[in-house]
Order: sequence, then C-alpha cells, then structure tokens
Amino acid sequence: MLELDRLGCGYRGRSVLRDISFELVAGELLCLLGPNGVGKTTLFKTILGLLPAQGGSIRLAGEPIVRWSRRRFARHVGYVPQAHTPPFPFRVRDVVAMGRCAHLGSFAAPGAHDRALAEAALDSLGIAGLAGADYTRISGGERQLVLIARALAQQPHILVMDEPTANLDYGNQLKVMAHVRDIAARGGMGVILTTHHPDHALLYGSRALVLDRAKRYAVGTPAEVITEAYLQDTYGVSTEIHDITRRNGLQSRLCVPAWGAPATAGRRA
Ligand SMILES: Nc1ncnc2c1ncn2[C@@H]1O[C@H](COP(=O)(O)OP(=O)(O)OP(=O)(O)O)[C@@H](O)[C@H]1O
Repeated sequence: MLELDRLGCGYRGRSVLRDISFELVAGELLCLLGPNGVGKTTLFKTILGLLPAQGGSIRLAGEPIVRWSRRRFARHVGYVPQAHTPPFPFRVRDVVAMGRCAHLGSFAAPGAHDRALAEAALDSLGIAGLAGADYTRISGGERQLVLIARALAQQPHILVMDEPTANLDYGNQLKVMAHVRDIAARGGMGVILTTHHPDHALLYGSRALVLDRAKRYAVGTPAEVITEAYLQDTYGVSTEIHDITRRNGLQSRLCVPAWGAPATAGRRA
C-alpha cells in the first residue's frame, strides 16, 4: 500500500531522518515509537507531502506520491493530527462531515450518505452525544476523538495518526487502539500511528517501527523490536517485559518499570 525506500526527511538546511525504508500493508496497524524530537512527526509530514522528501522515494499503491494529485491522495490517505483548537466554532457533526470533502465534487455539500457516515463514526467512538456541540467548547480529549471520527468518516485506505491517544483518558486510549486495530483488520485499511506507550504497540500493533536516539531504526513485530535493551538505551529507564496469560487464556506481552514500586509491594509471602 505504502512503500518508503531510503527516505530522507527534514527541513530546509536540516536533515532529521535518513534512509528510512518500510512498507505499510493492508489490514495492519504499524506503531511508531521513538523519543521526543527524533523525527516522527517530520516523517509523517513527508509521507503526507507537506514536506518535500530529502532523498529516497515514497510510493502509494505502487505509484510515486509525487505523481498523485492532492485530491486523489486525500481520498486514499487520512490524517489525524495532534489535537488543535480551530478558530471557527463549527459544530462537531460538521467537523466530522468535513472528512468526506475529498469524496465530494467541487462546491458540493455533504449528502445524506456522507452525514450518515459521519454520525456512524461518532457513534463508533462513543461520542454521538457530542454531535451538536461546538467544537471549540469541548475538552482536548473530546477534540481528539472528533478528529479520529473525522478520519474514519473519510474511509481512507491508509490512516496516519500522530499520537492519537495523547489527550485521552485511560479507557478512551484502550478503546481507540482496539477500534483502530479492528477496523484496519476488518476493512483492509493500513494504519500507521505514533505512540509513546510501548504497551500500546505490544497489545495492539501488528508491527512496530522503533527509532532510537541515534536515529537508527528497526521494524518488526512489536515483540521483536520493543525490548528491554531498546527501552533502556532509548529512554534511559530500566524496564521488565513480561509475557502474561490472561483470564481468557490468551497470551499478552507487557512492559513494566523495573523501579518505582514500594520495597514491599508485590513481595511474595
Ligand atoms: N518547522 C521546523 N523547522 C525546523 N526544525 C523543526 C521544525 N519542526 C520540528 N523541527 C525539528 O525536527 C526534529 C524532529 O521533530 P519532530 O516534531 O518530527 O519530532 P517527534 O519525534 O515527532 O517528537 P515528539 O515525540 O516530541 O512529538 C526536532 O529536532 C525538531 O526541533
């Protein structure tokens, strides 16, 4: 679906990442992890065509993205930016319906089908009750959910999400991750998202791309690339990664800090 080949990205006179190669395939959720300032958003902006590539290439459905018109690109690729406050007090249902813009003709307004997709996207995230609210008067986490709903209403083939769970409460973080994983798998959408939580990738990711401080990267299953050594070297914290058996018998892998618990906590009798 999306192929990066030795991609370089950065800003005028400043290289941020070099020689990044990976593919995003249909139905997968690829989690991108890395320390603050390493270049995750810069990589996304380059994939989205907002910054010119500094070498290498990006292909979408086998065709270099430089050959894609903006309109065709917008029909294929959805983007969830980090939450922002827009200057205009649109109603939430209109913000979500804007996700349908790339599918409409010039000057056309969203029709019944587009409105229904917008309402369904709000409903799927449990925020149908916000539909009539003013987008500038809802909380940061609610705005984040609305931006996710807008991207879902767009029904893209590829969804790029920049820290989609950053402002969300614990329950909404888990719901959004599970929901995105499920719609990727069911609908054949490829999703790439950034997260600062290794557990999000371990629990929900099909694959992970991890960047370290030296801007080296590795791509693989979350279990392959999110290791105690990676977390120690990259974040300077000691962690333990454990395989657990859930009550339903399924196996999961989780990361816990190796420090910080009271001396007596969890001590066996
Ligand atoms: N407009 C810009 N012009 C020049 N340099 C920039 C610009 N925006 C970001 N940078 C620099 O590019 C580098 C990568 O920034 P980027 O925002 O991609 O990091 P990130 O990995 O997304 O970080 P975070 O996890 O904190 O969101 C940083 O050193 C940052 O200072």
